[in-house]
Amino acid sequence: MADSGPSNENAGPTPMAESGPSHENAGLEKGKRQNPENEDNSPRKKVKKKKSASSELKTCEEQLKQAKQTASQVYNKLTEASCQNKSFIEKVAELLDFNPNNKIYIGLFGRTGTGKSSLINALVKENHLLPSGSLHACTSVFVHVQSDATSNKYKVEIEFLSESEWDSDLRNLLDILSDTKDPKDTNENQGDSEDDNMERMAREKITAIYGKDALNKTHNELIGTNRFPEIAEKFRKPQSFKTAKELADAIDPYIRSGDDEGQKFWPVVKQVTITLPKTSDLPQGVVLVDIPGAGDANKQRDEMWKECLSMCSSVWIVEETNRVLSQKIPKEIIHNTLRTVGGGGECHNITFVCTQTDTMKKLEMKSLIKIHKLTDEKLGISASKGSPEYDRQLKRGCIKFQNKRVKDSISKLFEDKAKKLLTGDADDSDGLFDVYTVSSEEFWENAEPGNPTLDINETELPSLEEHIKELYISHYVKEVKEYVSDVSGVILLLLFSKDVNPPKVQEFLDKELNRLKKKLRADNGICTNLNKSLSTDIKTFENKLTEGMKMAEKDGLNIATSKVLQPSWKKGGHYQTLRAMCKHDGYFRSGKGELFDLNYALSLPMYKKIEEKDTFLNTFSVAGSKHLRTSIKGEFASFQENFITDTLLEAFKNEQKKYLRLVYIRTQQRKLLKDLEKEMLQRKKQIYNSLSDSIRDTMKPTYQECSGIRGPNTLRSIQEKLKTKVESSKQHMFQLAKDDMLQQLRDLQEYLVTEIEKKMNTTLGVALNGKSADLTDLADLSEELETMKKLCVDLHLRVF
Ligand SMILES: Nc1nc2c(ncn2[C@@H]2O[C@H](COP(=O)(O)OP(=O)(O)OP(=O)(O)O)[C@@H](O)[C@H]2O)c(=O)[nH]1
Repeated sequence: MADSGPSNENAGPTPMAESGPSHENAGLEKGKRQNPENEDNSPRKKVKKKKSASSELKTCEEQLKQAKQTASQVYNKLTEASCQNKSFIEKVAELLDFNPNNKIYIGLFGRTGTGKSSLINALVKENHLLPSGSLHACTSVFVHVQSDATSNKYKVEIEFLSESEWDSDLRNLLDILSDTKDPKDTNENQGDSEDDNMERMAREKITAIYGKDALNKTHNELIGTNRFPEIAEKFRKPQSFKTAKELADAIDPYIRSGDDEGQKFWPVVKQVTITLPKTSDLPQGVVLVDIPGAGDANKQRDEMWKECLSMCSSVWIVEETNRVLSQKIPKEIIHNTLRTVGGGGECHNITFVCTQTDTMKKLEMKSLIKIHKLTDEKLGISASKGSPEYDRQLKRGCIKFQNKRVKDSISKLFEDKAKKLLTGDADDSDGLFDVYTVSSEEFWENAEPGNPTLDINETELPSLEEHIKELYISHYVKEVKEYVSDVSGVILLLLFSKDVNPPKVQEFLDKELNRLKKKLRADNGICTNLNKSLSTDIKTFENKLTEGMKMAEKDGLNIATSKVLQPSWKKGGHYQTLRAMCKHDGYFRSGKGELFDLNYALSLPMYKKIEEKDTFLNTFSVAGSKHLRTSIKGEFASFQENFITDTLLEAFKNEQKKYLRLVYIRTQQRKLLKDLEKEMLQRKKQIYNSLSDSIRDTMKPTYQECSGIRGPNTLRSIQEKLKTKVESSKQHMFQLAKDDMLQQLRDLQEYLVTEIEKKMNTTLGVALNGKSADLTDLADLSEELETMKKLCVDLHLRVF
């Protein structure tokens, strides 16, 4: 690695695993992983677990190796048998290529300049990888940073906007600029700072691609220069570099805006993906996503912002420490981010990262000491007054004291809300919310000779690295569990397909088949009950939506006016912003990162109603324990518990022919429920968004009309048109939104019940029909079965 960061060896006496947030923030370091299957989350256990994070990964890698080896042994035995059965061979062959390679995305959200790029550089220990720094420059495209354990090179791939996307973006930019030149503009149309921002951005984007002279050219003239295809062609293929610095220099114009000299291409870039070589500490599979802090009036990037939030397993909200304490954090932005995450579905963790902890001024220290009556002893100072060492220890003590306050303050403001969004239960959510107070600057100071103010652990970068590892391990373990369960299933299938059953066993199987089929569909059967329970949920949704709909008819427009159309905090007009919002179908992210979402604002009373008493969250909760019974996942768990019960298995433990078949049913049931859970999470996003999407569809023609309004009184004309449309459509618009959501819920209900019935009937048929396959001379597989049994027990998989 060209520019490796400080190692943990200078870390002093505290080992890394125990480092970072000390007892002060122990509450925030609670068990990081949620695993409803048999995990002890007691504090003592957590400390133990934390110490062995890396060794846990090693154990799990070893378990995967054993499972793969077992699959390979089975494959060999199967291909050596003289009577070969193609479908079995294919099933086993599929298992041989398995690699836990689903990516996990960690999204870094935050205003521009909070230190996201610097944080990523410190985390991957490459000081020059992502550009950070200059006053007017900022990261302007989505940057993905990942690693490849098989490569020695630094690689980069750039995804450009399509020609038509750039074409429509360019038209928008020229529209924005022509407004500023329009002599008919009245005072009312004088933009506020947000509108000024948009004009600046439009100018910047056009000159970046076409040069300074371009500002006076028409759309046709600009498109005629063919600049866009030429730029995209340059980076059409992925490129490799020997060092991070070389890569950083090559991609700088593609990711960073700014008014410094030189050609820039970022306006036509959608996403840059950087792949680090195997020397990187970033676990393969983890993708850190640097998300532009500012909106730039580009529809695709607005869409990507939303998509990215819902794709991330962990969302990091990045904010400067000073702003957190001075209450300058834009709560609206954070609430909007959390809302998008909550409806999103994939996110299992929200992490608040407070940056630049080192930037404490002397005056700040003085007032901190005075207000909180801090003594040298309290600040941990041992050096004698007046010495440089005293000053260092004083600053260090103050930073540590401040970090604790920041953590308390963030937890108070957001912890409960964040946890509720993810689980629907703030008391049952270990590992869902974390706060870190970091200093990237001091992290690099530790790499230099000298005496940094904070030691490496106090920069909290090592803890954050550990946090990434924990997220990764939790994800990895889940994939290995699925694999182990699949291998077990195939071995069981081979074993019981080998023999012809004696009549008595067959009699038992026939009975079991009937009994279990009934258990699925009888009056009190599992599918019937799931159907009933979902119908009750949908009825609750219907009642809530009806109430919400009435409230939206009454108040929706007022809310939308105060939040979007005419916010009281907007001093001047904001016609550019509103027009951009209309061009983006009612949704727009401003240059300051604020969201203008008219569709959501109009449907807010309906959202409030379905969120009342956490109705939506509880229904779709995937958390463990307490809420299991009230969620769809709870229904799944009860199905798993009550279908092939532990007692039944225990009773047939010594009757292999029966036992193996019953266990097989369990493995297939588990697989099915995992698949259904994934599908449910996907649909959760669509269902949650269905209200505002439906409003968007009704409003669309008016948005299109408004996006063309120009000249005097633009602001008022747009506002009036939108208000008139809402007034005239409200009778049916909210009803439609309600119907859309209910329809999607009913579709989900039908899908789940039908899939369970269909797939379980197939499984029961395979397991209990008693037919033997052509596998008579297949070698003994009892050793393989024992290995899988042990692995299932070690991984807390309740299969055998
Ligand atoms: N003192 C100090 N400065 C920092 C630290 N982290 C970042 N900075 C500075 O803060 C400024 C912004 O940092 P970036 O990493 O570019 O911030 P960003 O969030 O990526 O900003 P955008 O690229 O605009 O999205 C730069 O001048 C950094 O040098 C830190 O830990 N301490």
